[in-house]
Amino acid sequence: MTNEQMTPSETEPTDNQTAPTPGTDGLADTADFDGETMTDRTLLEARDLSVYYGEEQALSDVDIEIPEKQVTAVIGPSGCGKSTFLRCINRMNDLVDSARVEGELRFDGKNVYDDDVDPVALRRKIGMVFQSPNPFPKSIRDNVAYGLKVQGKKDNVDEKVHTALKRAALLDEVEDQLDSSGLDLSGGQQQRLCIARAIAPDPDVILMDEPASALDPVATSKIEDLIEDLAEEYTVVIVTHNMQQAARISDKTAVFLTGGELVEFDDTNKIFENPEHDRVEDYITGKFG
Ligand SMILES: Nc1ncnc2c1ncn2[C@@H]1O[C@H](COP(=O)(O)OP(=O)(O)OP(=O)(O)O)[C@@H](O)[C@H]1O
Repeated sequence: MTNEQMTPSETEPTDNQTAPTPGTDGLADTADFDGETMTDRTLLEARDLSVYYGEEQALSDVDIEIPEKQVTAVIGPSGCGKSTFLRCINRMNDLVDSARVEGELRFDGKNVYDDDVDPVALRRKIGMVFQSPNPFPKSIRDNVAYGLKVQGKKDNVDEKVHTALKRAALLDEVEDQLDSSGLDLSGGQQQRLCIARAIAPDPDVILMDEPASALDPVATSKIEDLIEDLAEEYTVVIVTHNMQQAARISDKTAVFLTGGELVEFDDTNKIFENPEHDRVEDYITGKFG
């Protein structure tokens, strides 16, 4: 994650009843929508989203509506644009000089590419967990407290660290060693520490880019259980190469194929049992990819 500092921009509230109420960072305050039940309310929406790296097109006119508080898996062969799509959601592609985005990516109805959206504030609402566990060379406590510190949140830090570790199913294993280095943990524990770090600032969305691909089967299984639990509170979008994993843990599945085209998006059961497109069936049954 970037260490860029916040640069809040000014936004006038809109009088449109259906539009989100922007805060000073141009983003909605989604607290209004908090609730524990699974809904089909769209939280993330792409409209004609295309991404280019220089001359090369990595995503092609993607339209998708991702529901809140569910797990959406993004699958497809290597190079089809899965990570590019994920990185569009919290504007991580801004950090790639050659990347150019066209179309819209709406978070709670607001296009995150609007001029008044502060990408640093956006990334606090839309956290990210990467393929390889990447804890900072700091204590377990400081790793989890990192996002809070960057935000200048100094109240109840210990309580928030405990809560995040608990939500990440790591507290029981590290409660007595919060001052030891995050790097001393096992790979699976490090990844759960990174999830705790992403959760601590209380985001609405957690993006995961192959979060278990570097882990052994036992650690993978713990991460999968955790992801399903997280969807009770957060909207989770996960890129995975592992189709069994997508089938096990996701509610919805998006299948991207070569050329950055989103070919099919539906309930996970439908995608794996009765896909609409032959190309999706061929991919799922291992005929290519
Ligand atoms: N920083 C970059 N600069 C230039 N081209 C890039 C960059 N990142 C990705 N690409 C290109 O964009 C296309 C999509 O890449 P992306 O990493 O999004 O695919 P992917 O489906 O996630 O692949 P994989 O499954 O192998 O991780 C590929 O052709 C890739 O080479």
